[in-house]
Amino acid sequence: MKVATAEEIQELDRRAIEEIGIPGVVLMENAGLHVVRAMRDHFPDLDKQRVLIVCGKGNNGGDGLVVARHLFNQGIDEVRVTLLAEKEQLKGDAKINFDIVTKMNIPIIEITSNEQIPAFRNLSAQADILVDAILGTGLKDAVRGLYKNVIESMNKARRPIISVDIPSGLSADSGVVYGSCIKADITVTFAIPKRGVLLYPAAEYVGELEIVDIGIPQQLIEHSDIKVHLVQAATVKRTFRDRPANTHKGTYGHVLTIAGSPGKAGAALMAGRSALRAGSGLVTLAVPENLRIPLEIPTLEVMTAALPETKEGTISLDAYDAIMALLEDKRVLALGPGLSTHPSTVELVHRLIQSVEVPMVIDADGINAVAQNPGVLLKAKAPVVLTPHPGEMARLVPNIAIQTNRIEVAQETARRYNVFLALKGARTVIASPDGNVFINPTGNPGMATAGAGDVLTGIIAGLISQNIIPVEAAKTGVYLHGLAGDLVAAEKGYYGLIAGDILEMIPYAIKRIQEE
Ligand SMILES: NC(=O)C1=CN([C@@H]2O[C@H](COP(=O)(O)OP(=O)(O)OC[C@H]3O[C@@H](n4cnc5c(N)ncnc54)[C@H](O)[C@@H]3O)[C@@H](O)[C@H]2O)[C@@H](O)CC1
Ligand SMILES: [K+]
Repeated sequence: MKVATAEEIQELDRRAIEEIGIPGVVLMENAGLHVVRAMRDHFPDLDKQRVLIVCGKGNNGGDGLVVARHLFNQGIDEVRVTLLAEKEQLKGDAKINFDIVTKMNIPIIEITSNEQIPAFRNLSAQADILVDAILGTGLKDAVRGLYKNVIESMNKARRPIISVDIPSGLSADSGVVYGSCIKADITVTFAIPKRGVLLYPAAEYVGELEIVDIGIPQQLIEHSDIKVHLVQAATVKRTFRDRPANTHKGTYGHVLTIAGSPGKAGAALMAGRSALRAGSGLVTLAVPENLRIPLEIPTLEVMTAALPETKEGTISLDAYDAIMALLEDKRVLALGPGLSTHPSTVELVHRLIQSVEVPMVIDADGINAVAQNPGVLLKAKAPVVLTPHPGEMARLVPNIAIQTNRIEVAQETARRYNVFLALKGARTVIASPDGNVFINPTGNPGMATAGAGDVLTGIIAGLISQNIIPVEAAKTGVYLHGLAGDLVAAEKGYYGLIAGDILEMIPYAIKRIQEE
């Protein structure tokens, strides 16, 4: 599913109206009706509730007037409608709906000055449900003055708030919240989600998100040049087809994982095991010589190989030939967990990137090595998937604010270095060199725990070993990893969740996806 900016959704609305000929009032009617339907779903005793609908002067307010009209029509007479403007300021479809509402003798209370705020607070206090139809995708700036006071009064009223399209005050374009913003319990967003309702910290204001079809033709959406998408269960499911009976471990590929240094054997182990849990047929874990024997016992199903090491016990540049030989029958290389940034190890990473001919998943110290000379990525012979967390991303592209520009930064970096990239964090974004970006909906704050990244590296490598193309492996891997974390959290909560739990939950998460 595509994810829009304000400008992109406005363009879709415009084309639906002008090119396809669907009148704007029809779209507005559908929008309002869906909000009413969502209210009925969430509040079974809606008929007995007192509803306050707060309308702004744009089309978002117009949607609110449609809601008012239908609630009245359905016999709910405890409905109050406020308009944060003088009626003369309304135009277009909002004006049409204002006129209809007026002719239906539904009273509208104009709130146009701060002196009316106490009266507005009373109205909020007397209501059971608040409908926020103040501002939608037309928001231009941080809200101030009357709008700010109204928004804050609504938040303080401690009543359930249902936001029309987006919580008022939230920018459709990014996860940044500039000023006051409605803290919604439910948001009914139209046609496709806007970036702001998915990205944090703004997403915190959205509550439960419903995406509803208001009649914008699918072909317009599909053929638009919107490059940002939401990863959905249905697409992920296609990765996990039923396995034919007549297959063997070789069918599902062999992963080579190069990882570990003294003190970081666990990272290597988890990256190796999670590739198997994601369905890879075989995994060989290549570690510095000193870790080989200690890892032999806990690795169980994972095979190990010892590599020449530096004086400090990290994998040394001398390991290059051995690694190239090990790669002969492998489908993918996972490189980086717990490697260290020893200069010799860093040099090895650079050399491998330039010579390996199977796809590479590079994480953690692998990324830190790349960050010392990102241009090396342009010399890669095979596809590269990078999985940085924001700190690693900042090393890769210094002097850019990462967290406030997650989509743009991931998109630009993937293009510039011709790599696939999963920028981790709440709502991981996956970017492909062709400019497409995917936002992942799964995962939870319990996953901010040591080793969770190593598990993701293993999952993505495990998927690539099954001949899944890198972009799909990155999308599916991130989704699966987050879902496994969500399943653990459902049982154990966020606090004590550890990476090993995520790893062991992978099979159940795959099963859940298949059964979806
Ligand atoms: N035909 C369409 O374009 C459709 C639009 N729809 C609704 O219309 C919304 C977009 O409508 P509009 O483009 O009219 O925009 P909005 O209704 O979001 O608001 C625009 C109005 O608010 C004012 N404004 C902007 N920023 C402000 C701020 N910080 N403080 C105070 N006032 C501010 C603007 O000057 C303008 O008058 C969507 O979110 C959706 O709810 C739906 O009805 C579906 C069809
Ligand atoms: K709104």
